Amino acid sequence: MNTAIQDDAGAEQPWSRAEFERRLRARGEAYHIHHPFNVSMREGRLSTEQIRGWVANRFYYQVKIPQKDGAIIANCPDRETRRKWVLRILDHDGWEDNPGGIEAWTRLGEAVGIKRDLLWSQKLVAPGVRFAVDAYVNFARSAPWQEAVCSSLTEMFAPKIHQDRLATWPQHYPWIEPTGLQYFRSRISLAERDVVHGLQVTLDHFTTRTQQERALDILQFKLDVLWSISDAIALAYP
Ligand SMILES: O=C(O)c1cc(C(=O)O)c2c(n1)C(=O)C(=O)c1cc(C(=O)O)[nH]c1-2
Repeated sequence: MNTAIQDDAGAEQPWSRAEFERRLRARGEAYHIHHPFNVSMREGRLSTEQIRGWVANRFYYQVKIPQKDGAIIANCPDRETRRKWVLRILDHDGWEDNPGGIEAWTRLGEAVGIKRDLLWSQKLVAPGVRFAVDAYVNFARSAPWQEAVCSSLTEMFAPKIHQDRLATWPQHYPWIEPTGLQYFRSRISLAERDVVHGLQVTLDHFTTRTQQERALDILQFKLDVLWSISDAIALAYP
């Protein structure tokens, strides 16, 4: 006999807000922080070529994030949400004399020895990276905006990966100019701010058990996007 608590229609009861959030956070076990390529990076086992390959390929993710966030805004009729979400575009594109995250990533590129023109040409982007990042942007274009918001929640796990890089790169990769690491420093508080808002939308919107399970599937899709990016980079830079 099925002993799970069910409502009158036979559907299982929703998880409480706290339990739903706990289940979302538990998905961190599939975050790309655990990918073998990232473990090698953290432990100082990557070559100069591999670090350069990673920076050049991850650039494609950086440049596509504002388009992804623009797609969410385009699909969102709620002004209050748009007022907050638009900050994410400014974080990456910059505004007035703030050069923004894409420029900070370009400086990271220069710090590891990739010239600006080569980075921006995207010649070094592997097909699998392009495919995975484009899948994320296409999801944001075609899904209901609350689902696209939910897919950004891998950022719950991002502050730790940025902190790891700040803590381990200077020791393992002393040839990298330390000012190039500013992107990682800047993202910690921005990711924390993003997650407060993204979680609020997700916990408010996905309220039935079926919807909550859908949210977990969406988060898994995004975890798979990030994992696939690492797979493709690892394959291109053995
Ligand atoms: O370096 C990383 O491992 C990492 C991961 C993620 C993520 O978890 O999606 C983001 C970022 N960085 C990042 O810098 C960033 O701006 C960002 C935006 C988003 C998003 O989904 O909207 N994820 C991430």
